[in-house]
Amino acid sequence: MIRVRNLVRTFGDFTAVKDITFDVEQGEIFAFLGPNGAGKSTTIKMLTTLLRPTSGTIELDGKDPNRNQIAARKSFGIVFQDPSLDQEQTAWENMELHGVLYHVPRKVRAERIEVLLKTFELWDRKDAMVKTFSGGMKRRLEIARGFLHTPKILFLDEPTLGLDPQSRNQLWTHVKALNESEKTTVFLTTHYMDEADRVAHRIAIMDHGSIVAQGTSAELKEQTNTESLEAAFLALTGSSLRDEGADAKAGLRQMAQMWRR
Ligand SMILES: Nc1ncnc2c1ncn2[C@@H]1O[C@H](COP(=O)(O)OP(=O)(O)OP(=O)(O)O)[C@@H](O)[C@H]1O
Repeated sequence: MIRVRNLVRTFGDFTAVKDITFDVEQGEIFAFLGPNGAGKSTTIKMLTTLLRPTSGTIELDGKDPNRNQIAARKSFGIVFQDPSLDQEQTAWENMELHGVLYHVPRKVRAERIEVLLKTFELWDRKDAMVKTFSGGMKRRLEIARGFLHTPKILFLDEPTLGLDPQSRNQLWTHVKALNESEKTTVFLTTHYMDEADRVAHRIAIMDHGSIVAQGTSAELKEQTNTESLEAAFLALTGSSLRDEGADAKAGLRQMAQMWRR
């Protein structure tokens, strides 16, 4: 479903993504892990037509996102780190607008909005303004919206950042249920190892622009002779604190990680 070969992206004389190659099969949940500045967001941006690769090839459901942007965009949905909901609209209105933008036929649209809002436990708040929602509810609504046009692939860039453990857990339960019922391929990034361990069928670990290992959680543990995915991750990427990309976002992540302990 996703086929990436020798993908490279440079910014000036800095190479953010260094010749990466991987495949994601249809219906798979694939997690992309890596320390701050590893190149995950740059990769996701190239996969989703937002950034042109310097070299290498990408296929999404057989389409090249660079040559055939419109066709490629139809095959995926995306939920980014930065919230993109209209706060002054209701949950239903946010869903409806997305459905219109993606040409989901009116009848299917209403049915699908209902199913998704129910699945993500937002149905009883469908007519409430988004600005009255908690952080967890907003994230659930964004992900429900990402599924609305029945994408073949859903990209989730750190969807659970800053959420409490209950909300994170609940969100993944819903994503997993939809992955199973609709066979949607899910490509996610996260800094929470426990999530990747629980949710992903396969994992790629990126560091300094390269994929340093990929496989199932069990394979990564075996390869590094460790007992947990977190230990495998540290063995593969080193445990020193990174200051690459050390900005407000990175600071927030570190706080989230500390709070998780
Ligand atoms: N537009 C840009 N111009 C110059 N350098 C950039 C640009 N975008 C990203 N980079 C650099 O490329 C590297 C990879 O960044 P990227 O955002 O892909 O990392 P990441 O793995 O997503 O990190 P994080 O976990 O912090 O989001 C970083 O060193 C970053 O500073």
